[in-house]
Amino acid sequence: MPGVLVLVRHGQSEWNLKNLFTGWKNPDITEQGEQEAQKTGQMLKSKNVHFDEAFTSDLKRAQHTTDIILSILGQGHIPITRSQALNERDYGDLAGLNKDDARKKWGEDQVHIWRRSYDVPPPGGESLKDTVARVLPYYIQNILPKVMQGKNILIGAHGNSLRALVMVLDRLTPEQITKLEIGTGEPFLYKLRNDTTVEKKETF
Ligand SMILES: O=C(O)[C@H](O)COP(=O)(O)O
Repeated sequence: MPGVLVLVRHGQSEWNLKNLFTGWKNPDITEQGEQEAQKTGQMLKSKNVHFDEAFTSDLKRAQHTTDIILSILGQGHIPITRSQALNERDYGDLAGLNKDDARKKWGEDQVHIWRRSYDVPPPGGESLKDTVARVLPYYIQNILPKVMQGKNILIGAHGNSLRALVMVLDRLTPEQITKLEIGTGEPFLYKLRNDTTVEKKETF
């Protein structure tokens, strides 16, 4: 029987707090972000989830969040694999800019298209489609086989690298994915079938 797959977005980062496009930049989480991660850890504890392995990105905010969740669960000893493949969408030239200033400069609609559309990349950066193209092979090659072996897996990652994965797991269309927002520290718990499709998704 497949194990459970839990996806968690990192807690609030210093740049989320400052309302800056972040992408591959590497700020840590704030005190509020730590609390969000602790709360997620408590929720998973109440569900009695015992992880066998965790995966996270190359970026501090996702790694720190993953460490906090595992320590709340008393599972800090499990193997954690870090990969750039799970990094946030590369925001290119927008990284470091204030999101409201960007709206003033390029207009609400254009900024929304860069942030939420499926296939329009921000200048010099990755579209969600590009992000799917790196997240999905990594998931299929490195994570899915473990879930299929019955291992319970935690993925601590980012708003858009997780939107990429959720799009595939939930079979969302490019139109539907534009509406999906994932909050900081927000977890999703998936139970998969033997054919790798989703049997059940729990949100908290
Ligand atoms: O990289 C960022 O700026 C955020 O983590 C996610 O940004 P978004 O809400 O614009 O997708």
